[in-house]
Amino acid sequence: MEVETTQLAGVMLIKPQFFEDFRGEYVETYNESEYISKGITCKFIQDDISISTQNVIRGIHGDAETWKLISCLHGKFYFVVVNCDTESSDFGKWQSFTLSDKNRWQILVPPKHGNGHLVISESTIFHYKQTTYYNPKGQFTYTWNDPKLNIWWPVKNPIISRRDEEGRFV
Ligand SMILES: Cc1cn([C@H]2C[C@H](O)[C@@H](COP(=O)(O)OP(=O)(O)O[C@H]3O[C@H](C)C(=O)[C@H](O)[C@H]3O)O2)c(=O)[nH]c1=O
Repeated sequence: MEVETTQLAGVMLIKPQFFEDFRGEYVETYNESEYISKGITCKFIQDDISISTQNVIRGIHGDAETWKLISCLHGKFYFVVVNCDTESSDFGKWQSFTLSDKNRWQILVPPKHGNGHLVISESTIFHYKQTTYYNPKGQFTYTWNDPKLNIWWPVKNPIISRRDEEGRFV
């Protein structure tokens, strides 16, 4: 597997090795010792999936403590990470990635960063590992089309939750 830095400090792009043969495909999605050897030393304690249909955006969500390791188990989504650390000179800086069940890319998202994804395929299974247990009160929500963040999305009228509709602007 390859681990690459990104334009955002602490955010890593992981490209797992996958194997194809006449039966299909095989990929290790997480292997603690290998990830530690590549500098990803977070202790993951909860795994989650969300399943969404085309044109759904979930996010932008985050909190002050959690590291997340994001994967696409099925389909394809446009994934955005935003620095939401109000004390950072990079506050508001964002980067997008396209994750799919073809490229098998993963993104490591540090605390104080928000993440959101738009479903490109007919449906997608979004998977992540996280280093804390679910604490809804600790989470922040920024609106996907916040004019100050000025994130580019390949959609004009996404399907979003009430929580995301009511998310705050910067
Ligand atoms: C996050 C979470 C949610 N839930 C329950 C609570 C709600 O009844 C339901 C949907 O939750 P929510 O609307 O917050 O789900 P998403 O909009 O997909 O947001 C979540 O998934 C995105 C990708 C994030 O990265 C966020 O951190 C996380 O908030 O699942 C749980 O039971 N456990 C959990 O860990």
